[in-house]
Amino acid sequence: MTESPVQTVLWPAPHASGPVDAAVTVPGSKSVTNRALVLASLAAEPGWLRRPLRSRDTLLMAEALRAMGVGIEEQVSSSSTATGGADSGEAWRIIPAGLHGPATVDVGNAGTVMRFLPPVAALADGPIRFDGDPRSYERPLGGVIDALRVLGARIDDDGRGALPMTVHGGGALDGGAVEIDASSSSQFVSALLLSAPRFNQGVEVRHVGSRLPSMPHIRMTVDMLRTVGAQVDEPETGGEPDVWRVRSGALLGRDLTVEPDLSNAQPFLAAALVTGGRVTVPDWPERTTQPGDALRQIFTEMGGSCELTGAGLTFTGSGRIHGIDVDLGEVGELTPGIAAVAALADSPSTLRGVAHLRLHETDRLAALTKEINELGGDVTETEDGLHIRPRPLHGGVFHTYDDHRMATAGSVIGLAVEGVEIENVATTAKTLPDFPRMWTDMLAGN
Ligand SMILES: O=C(O)C1=C[C@@H](OP(=O)(O)O)[C@@H](O)[C@H](O)C1
Ligand SMILES: C=C(OP(=O)(O)O)C(=O)O
Repeated sequence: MTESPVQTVLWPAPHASGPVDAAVTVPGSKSVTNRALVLASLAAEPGWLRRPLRSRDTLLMAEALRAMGVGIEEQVSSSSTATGGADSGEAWRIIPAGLHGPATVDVGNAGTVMRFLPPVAALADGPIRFDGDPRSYERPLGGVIDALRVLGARIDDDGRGALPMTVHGGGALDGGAVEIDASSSSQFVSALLLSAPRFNQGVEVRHVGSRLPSMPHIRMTVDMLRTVGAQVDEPETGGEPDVWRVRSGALLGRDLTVEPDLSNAQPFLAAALVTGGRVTVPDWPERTTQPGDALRQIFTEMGGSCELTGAGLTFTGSGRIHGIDVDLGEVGELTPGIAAVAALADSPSTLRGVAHLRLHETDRLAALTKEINELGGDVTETEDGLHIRPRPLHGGVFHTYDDHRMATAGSVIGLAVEGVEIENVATTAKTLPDFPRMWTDMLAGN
């Protein structure tokens, strides 16, 4: 187990003295970067990944793939000055190779690493040991472990269906049909689909649980598989409900540019909403599978307006913030940021469909309830979400529980409430290492 460093540092969340007015270039998507790394590593030829996110989750993914033998090289591309933006211009060249053990994978607290890599490890020859942060031992993984065993893999775990574990890769995997209950994480389905073109018989995954969260992330998996040449049948284009099939076949090496992380754009759009200001996020894609795109509708309903132009997405607050009643099951990772805005609204909110957030980076429903209430709020947990009744809030410490989205949510509240201090803002490094500088630059209008 890798112990997290003890962090008691408090970051005074900047209070906004007026409406924000800024353009904020948001680094690449975590979910796209980590899928692209896996697919490029399994391809039959080298590929490029431009504007990849460099954060704890993606560096852990790259390091793990390197440990299994994949070449991932830093390159400065010829487009470095053309595209502009702090993170632009640099690229990773990914050179697939035979996957080998023994190797050790540190998953940190990255759901994408702990779920997407065990199927890759099953294709390696030799043992691959998986370990991570203390929280990674508690996050659901049993669906992936059981499914891989059905598909032919040998895995040693301690019987809890969780980390730590060792995948004894046999150099190939049979694949075939498997049933899985992915109600605790869509990443179970994505994990099996991503590696399936390399299974001898491909895969047929049938979800048999009550509900399936985060469908846009499964669409992202299907979309990206098709981009690298995989043949996929899925429910949304006429396939059987809850069944995905991926055929065995070689994957192409592609040259892919990663979209900005729209979920990480959330706190900046929220800043426009909360201060009655305006924020533009350049390179907002016209078409995307990222769940963060739903913010255009959700934050508009909460009182702002938005416009997508060649300059990006411009979101403008009206000075009023309204409560919302919304099912966030498809876009669960947006919940902390929406809860923060809802706590500052002029009417109550109900956030539904997100019971599975109790097993995210932390128990997000408990953490949001406790932290907003300790600032004077009135939040109650429901069976599958939160009721938020806005109250006048006061300053205090906002604890973050090693959860990047708790840190950004607390910062949104800090814009409107003086004296909020964020515990361990460095936890934003999971997906957005530069958050504190980006936040102060936004407030300075840069
Ligand atoms: O596949 C992905 O990239 C993700 C899927 C979602 O996971 P869950 O389905 O576990 O919520 C999301 O919350 C996570 O941040 C990223
Ligand atoms: C749930 C999240 O991450 P993970 O990929 O670790 O599941 C998240 O980023 O909100």
